[in-house]
Amino acid sequence: MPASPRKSTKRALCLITSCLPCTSWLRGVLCSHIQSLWIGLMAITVLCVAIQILGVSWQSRNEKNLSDKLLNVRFTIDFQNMPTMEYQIWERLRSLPAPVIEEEVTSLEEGDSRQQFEWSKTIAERRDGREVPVKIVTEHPLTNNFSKGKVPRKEAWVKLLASKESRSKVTMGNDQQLLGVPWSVALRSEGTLGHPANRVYPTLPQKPPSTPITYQRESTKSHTPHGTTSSSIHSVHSNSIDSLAARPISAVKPEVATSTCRPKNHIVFLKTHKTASSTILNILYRYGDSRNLTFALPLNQHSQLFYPYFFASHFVEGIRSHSFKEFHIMCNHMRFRKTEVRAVMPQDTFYFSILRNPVAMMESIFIYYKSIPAFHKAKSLDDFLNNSWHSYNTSLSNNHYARNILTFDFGFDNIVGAETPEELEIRVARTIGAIEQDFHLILISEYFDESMILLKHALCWSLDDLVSFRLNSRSERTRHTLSLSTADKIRAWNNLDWQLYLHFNATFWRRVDITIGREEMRQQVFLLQERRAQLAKTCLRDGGAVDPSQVKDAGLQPFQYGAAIIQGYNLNPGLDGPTKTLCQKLITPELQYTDILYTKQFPELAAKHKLAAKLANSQRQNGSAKFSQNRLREARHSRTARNGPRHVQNQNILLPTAQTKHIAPRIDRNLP
Ligand SMILES: Nc1ncnc2c1ncn2[C@@H]1O[C@H](COP(=O)(O)OS(=O)(=O)O)[C@@H](OP(=O)(O)O)[C@H]1O
Repeated sequence: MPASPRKSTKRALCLITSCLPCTSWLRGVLCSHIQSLWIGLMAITVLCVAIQILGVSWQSRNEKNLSDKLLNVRFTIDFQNMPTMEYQIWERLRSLPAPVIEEEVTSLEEGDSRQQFEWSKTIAERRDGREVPVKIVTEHPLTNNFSKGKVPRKEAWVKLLASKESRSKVTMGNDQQLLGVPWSVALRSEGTLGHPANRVYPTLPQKPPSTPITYQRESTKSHTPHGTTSSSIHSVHSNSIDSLAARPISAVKPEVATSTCRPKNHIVFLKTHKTASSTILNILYRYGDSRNLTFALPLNQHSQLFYPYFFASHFVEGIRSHSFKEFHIMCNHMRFRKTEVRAVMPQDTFYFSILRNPVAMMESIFIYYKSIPAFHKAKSLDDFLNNSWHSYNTSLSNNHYARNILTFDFGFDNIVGAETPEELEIRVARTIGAIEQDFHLILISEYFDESMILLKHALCWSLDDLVSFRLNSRSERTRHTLSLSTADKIRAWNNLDWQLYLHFNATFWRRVDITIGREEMRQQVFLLQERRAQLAKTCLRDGGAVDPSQVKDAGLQPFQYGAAIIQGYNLNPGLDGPTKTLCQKLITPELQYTDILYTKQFPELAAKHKLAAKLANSQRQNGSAKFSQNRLREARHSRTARNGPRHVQNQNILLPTAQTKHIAPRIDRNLP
């Protein structure tokens, strides 16, 4: 039988101790107390294990308490210190799901000359806590629908695109909604554009337009006009997709992180044409004026930064003389060129601009720029779109106003030649990609008030900073009704601009959702409108804009041009000092305000220009008097005398003055 373990241990211990050269008493002690030693050892082991277990559980409880405390501390601070708005943004950002984007481009009827592409995109988005797949299907407006060889390409553009509706369709579950612009809704219900009731700029659309599609199919390597190289078309595409979600989030991060944001004072506003840009200019002027910020104003007291030439840093007054340490705001008309603008403005400058629906825009442009070669002979906009566009000559000066003016203002080529629809898609995608890279925010004229709220948040300004009266608006008498088919033709003619508009209309609403949310937007728009109504009551004698013939103060007369009647305002009598100053600034037209700021920034130069203008004026008067006398003398002998004074009058209109605006030939002669 084998010995028990305790006995064998005892034997082993006795054996070990007997081997040691130690004393017999140790041996005796160990051998006689081996049992109690064994029990003691066991007890110590159990005790150690118990202590260890206790220690571990104590530690984990402590950690839990600590993390709970930390969490509580964070949220306590958030709740206490974060203003409601920022907190809501913070909450929104925290609850944002990462968008899942699947793209799918299916070519239908490939190989056929009537190629069509179904562009579809599925975005899984969280709506009211649920994942709802949103399928966007756009019939691509640049679809090639030419019958082979039958229609000349240029003509086909208008025919094809006029017959197509470049609107996106969004499917949300079972709901189908026609997207696009508010105009399209107005067009559908009323059939015309001209009536004011159709010109509704809804305070908030029921559902925002979704992402328009500007996707690529293959890779090419090329350079954008801004000098950025796009190694593949896909990179342009992904850039624009990324920016839908990522960019606005990154834009609001600093505000969220600090819980209080710092107002931005370094600003570039690309002033596009006929987009409500004069109203925004007035906002920027008042903001900078009241804080003594410096403006990058046009050289030699011009009203524009030598538009339509590409912007160059030396177009700015004071840049060569180093009169200022830095410029804060640049906002006059220019043709954008990133590198040159960056050479003038500080690195942390905020870039933004505004777009308008090309349909409404062209109706406005046609009236305002009626004298440009493209429109000169056209009896109406319809006449131009049906007939005169055949003879549209891109090389004649000022004709750029007639087509894709937004694309032109952003610094890109506005001419559409014999490109295939695929080539045009690439162009549009590159343009969008470059704009998204260069600009932090693109506003939409049709949603002017919402735009102001987005701007307020982006710049961290107050509501009062963004209040304005509508400037540079036409009298109803010079607005024209457009038919549905005319609107379609305009979209087709301005196809590049139309694509920009679709894209940035969608990103605008996505940004609203990400940063502010619809409800908050509704509330803030309401406050803005309320404030504007209060100010109108205080400041305006007639409650609103009046025709220029009714404007009493000659200094507040808006600049008149083309066939448009541009309205102005009268101030209420008896306003006290500061109120009068504020009211006056709110209604000061662009040219006058630019002069005021120029005089403030460059008093000596302004005095010199004034003197020079006076001299030129008197010389001109003398000259024209002499000229008239000579003509009169000639008239006595000739039947052509009638043409004399008229000719002189026309010349006067075209002569360069500080008050001139929008016309290139006058600028040509003054190019620095
Ligand atoms: N607040 C607001 N909301 C909506 N629309 C507005 C606003 N302010 C100006 N406008 C309209 O913008 C048109 C003038 O645009 P611009 O000032 O950019 O013109 S310009 O290029 O500087 O000449 C001009 O459009 P039309 O009237 O159709 O010509 C203005 O009525």
